[in-house]
Formats: sequence, structure tokens, C-alpha cells
Amino acid sequence: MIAYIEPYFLENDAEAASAATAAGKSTDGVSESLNIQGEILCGGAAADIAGRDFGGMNCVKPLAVVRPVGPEDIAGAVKAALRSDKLTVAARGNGHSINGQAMAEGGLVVDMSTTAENHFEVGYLSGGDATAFVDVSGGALWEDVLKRCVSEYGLAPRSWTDYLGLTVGGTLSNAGVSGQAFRYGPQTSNVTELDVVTGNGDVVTCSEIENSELFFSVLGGLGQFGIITRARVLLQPAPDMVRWIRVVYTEFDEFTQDAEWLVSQKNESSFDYVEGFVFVNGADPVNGWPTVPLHPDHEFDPTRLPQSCGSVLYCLELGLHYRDSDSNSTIDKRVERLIGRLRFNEGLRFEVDLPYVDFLLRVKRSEEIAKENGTWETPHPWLNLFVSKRDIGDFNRTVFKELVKNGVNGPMLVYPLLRSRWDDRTSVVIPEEGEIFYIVALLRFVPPCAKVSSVEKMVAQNQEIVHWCVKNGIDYKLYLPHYKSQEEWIRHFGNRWSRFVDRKAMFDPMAILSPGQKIFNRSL
Ligand SMILES: Cc1cc2nc3c(=O)[nH]c(=O)nc-3n(C[C@H](O)[C@H](O)[C@H](O)COP(=O)(O)OP(=O)(O)OC[C@H]3O[C@@H](n4cnc5c(N)ncnc54)[C@H](O)[C@@H]3O)c2cc1C
Repeated sequence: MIAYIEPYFLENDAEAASAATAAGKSTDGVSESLNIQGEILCGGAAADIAGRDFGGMNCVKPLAVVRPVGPEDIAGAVKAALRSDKLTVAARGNGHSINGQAMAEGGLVVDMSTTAENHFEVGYLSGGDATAFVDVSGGALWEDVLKRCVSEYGLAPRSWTDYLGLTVGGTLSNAGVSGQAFRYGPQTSNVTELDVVTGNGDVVTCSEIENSELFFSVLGGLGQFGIITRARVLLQPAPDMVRWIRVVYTEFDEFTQDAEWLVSQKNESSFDYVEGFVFVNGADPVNGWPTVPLHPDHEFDPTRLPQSCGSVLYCLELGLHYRDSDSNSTIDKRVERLIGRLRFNEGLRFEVDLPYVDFLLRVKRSEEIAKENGTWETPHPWLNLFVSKRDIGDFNRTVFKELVKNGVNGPMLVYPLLRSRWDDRTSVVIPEEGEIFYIVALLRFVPPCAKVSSVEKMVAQNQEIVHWCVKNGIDYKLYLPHYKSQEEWIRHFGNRWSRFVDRKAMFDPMAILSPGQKIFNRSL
């Protein structure tokens, strides 16, 4: 048996594993020897699942994919890696990373989808206000969490991502940001307990009071400290409907001042969702005016724009929750009280009313379109940053108005967030200064027939933006970061680096976990 396992786990040789599978050798013996109840796939089958990601710019060969039944199987894979001298383990959520973060070249990839349904239980926190929560699996997709919470309990998580085909463990390993984050913080601020398999192979329950160092390490921890198998996610009563509104600005200062005013209002006295984006001042269907209206019957009327406006325009995107029992006039009054204060261009206001679940699943339609036209499968050289309020004006002048003034063939998001909603005990890093900072997301799509050089140009433009930020002392951090050298990671974490290293030494001292982040090298 040991001789048979060797090519898989001791020599860490993907070719040998492939050959064994191709030769028709069953991997059952491996499962038994590891005491894993789930499946193990090698060779082409493993590469098909874990060799690529949504970014489509990296391609590696994992040694094997482990399809666990539960945390014991995951611990079994980690312990097998600990016994070897170079094997690594990466959890793979839905593989929606851009730069190979969920990959393990020559290592074991844990396919979290097989554990997606292991947990689903709603309960109430002890204490005065009896806040509801749901225990869900780290491998569950947020869209499934949404549908079950709403249909079975009339409840819903409070903080989301825009797109919900992402896993609970995957977004909690980063932050999880959308238009609700100004009020509730990112998803990492909305969980109270986790079950984690650490890089030591231990299965540990942790929270703010129990094993708290592990709890805060794992949140935003880029998969470096443990694999999340269960998360306790805070819930709120789900509204029935959302009024979804877009208003257009020609001036960045007015756009940001209004957005900042909205996110700074006291709880419940603002919209429930606040985002924004930049678009090209032109008729281009992917980058320009047609991207703004919310319904096929709406039309963007460019004659409403002043002659003086520039190459790009700005759109504030808002959502107001309501119940079926609320009268139209009540909802209208709530909307007008807020929107009456805003300085958008008259005549460039669009709105629709949608069921709450449809609103949260709004990006699903874009996914379907991208799948139909082939741009879901092509590379996605995306760039996500957090930029402080201090520097967002300069960023607008140089990046939005110059470098990407013709668009990025996809959305260019920009909207404010509040530092006080982020817990600095987690591993997430955000800009250093001030209460308000902005998320910026350049979500580039590549046409199926594009040349390789056009992807390279996009990557180069991303690098140019980052270099400009560094050179000009912009207070920024990459979100969903990706670096090639440890020096760059040290700069990224700044004065948090030593804490990150100490946490690694505590929970994954052999650097087994998430090698695709390229932060630490596997040690003996
Ligand atoms: C179309 C699209 C829209 C997006 N929209 C948003 C958005 O609105 N807001 C936002 O914040 N982000 C957004 N993202 C980014 C998203 O949060 C990241 O891609 C994230 O990595 C989640 O994807 P995933 O579940 O597929 O994780 P993966 O890409 O599979 O994994 C990401 C990292 O987490 C680790 N990991 C995965 N599962 C676990 C686990 N259970 N425990 C510990 N570590 C784990 C992996 O090893 C890897 O290092 C979007 C991405 C895409 C492709």
C-alpha cells in the first residue's frame, strides 16, 4: 500500500499520479490509506476541476483533488501533507479567483463543493435582541444560502457580494463586499463563529471569545490559516421588494459627496444599498450610456447631459427595501426624502421595483449573457483596489479620466465604505487613513476572438495603475490581492505583516495551506 501511495503523497509527482490514473489504477487504495471517506481524483480529472480558475490566466497541474465528505476528510488531507516533505493543500471554493489563488501546483486541492450541504441550521444568538443566524457550510454557494434562508425562514444574511456564485469560505477568506457593506461591514464582519481545519490538521471551533486568534486570523486570511467548514452568518428579516435606482452625474465631486452623505446617515435612515460606477460618455453598448438603464423600456437620453461634460460619467446605484404591505406613497416618500438631496443630472434617473431575491441575483443575468457570448470562459484580468477618500479625486483624474477613459469592456465600480464597519482584528487590510475609503473594481471582459496580446495589454494597464498608485504615494490596498514576491506582500500588509507571520507560525507552521497566494513557501 505504501509503495502505491508514494507517487501521490511522498514524491508529490503529478506526472506519476496522472500515469497511475491513466493506467487504470484505482485511487480507492489512497482513500483508504488516508482514511478519507470521500473521493480522490488524479490526472486529467483533477486538472479539469482545479487546473484553472475564473481569471483564466493560470494553468497548473494539481497532484490530486480531494472531494471530502466532511472536516475529517479535510484534516486527513492536511495530515497527509504534513507527513510529506513538500505537499501543499488548497481549498477550492468555486474557483472564482483571478490569479490562481485557489490552486496548488503538484498539491492537493480540496473541492469544497462536496461539503456544500453539510450544514444548514437557523438559530438565535443568546442575549437581549435574539439576533437570528444560520450555520452554513464553507463550501456552500451564497445564492443557495439566500434562497433557503428566504424561502424557509423569511430571513436573509445582511451583507452580500454583487455576484452570489461564490462560496461562503471563499469570500470570508477575502472580505465579501457589496452595496450593504457601508451599513453592516463586509461579510467578515457578519459572522460570529467558524469551524476550521487548521494547517496543523486540527478541527477547531472558534469565535470572538473561543479560540479568538484563529477566528480573526481566518477572516480575510487568504486561506493561510485554516479551511472554513462551517460559518455562523448573521441574518435579518428579508424584505419583500427592492426599489432599485440609478442616477447619473457628470461631476465626480458631486457624485462622491452625495455617495458619502448617503453612507454616513444613521442606520435605517438611508438607502439599504449604495454602490456606484464609472461609464464612458458615449454610445458604446458595453462601456457607455446603454449600460445605465435598468429596464429595456428605459432610454438614456444624452441630450440631458451638459455640453461641458467629460470623457467619463458617474452613476450612483441605490436600493431601498420595502414590504408588500407598504403603500406606494410611503415608499415614494422615503425615496424622495433621500433622493431630493442629491445633485444628479435631471432626466437621468432610472428605477425599477424587483423582488428582493431577484435583486440580489441581478448579476446572474449578466453571467448568462457572458456565457452565451463566450466572455465567461475567456480570461478576466480584473483589478480590485481600496483607495482612501483622500486620494480618490486624484485617482479619478488619472485613472478613470485618462488611463481607462475608453472603458474596460466591463463594469468599473467605485463606491464608498466606512472603516468603522471593518474589524481590524481580522486579517483584511484596508487603506491607512480616514473613516471613508472607496472600493474600485475594474471588471474586464475579453471577447472570445481577442488576441493574447490584448489580455497582456490589460494586465499591463493594471500594473500601470498600481505603479502609478505606488509612485504617487496613493493610500491604497489591493483587494483580492495578488503578488509574486514576499517583498510585495510585506509592503501590502505594512505594519500588519508581523502579525500575519505570527499567525502563520501558529496555525500553519509548515506553510501547507493555499500555496496559490504565493505568500509563504512550504517548509519542511
Ligand atoms: C463574477 C464575480 C463577481 C464577484 N463579485 C464580488 C463582489 O461583489 N464582492 C466581493 O467581495 N468579491 C467579489 N468577487 C470576488 C470573490 O469574492 C473571490 O473570487 C473569492 O475568492 C470567492 O470566490 P470562490 O468562493 O470561488 O473562492 P476561490 O476562488 O475558490 O478561493 C479563494 C481563496 O480562498 C481560499 N478558500 C476557498 N474556500 C475556502 C474555505 N472554505 N476556507 C478557507 N479558505 C478557502 C482558496 O484557497 C483561495 O485562496 C467576485 C468574483 C467573480 C468571479
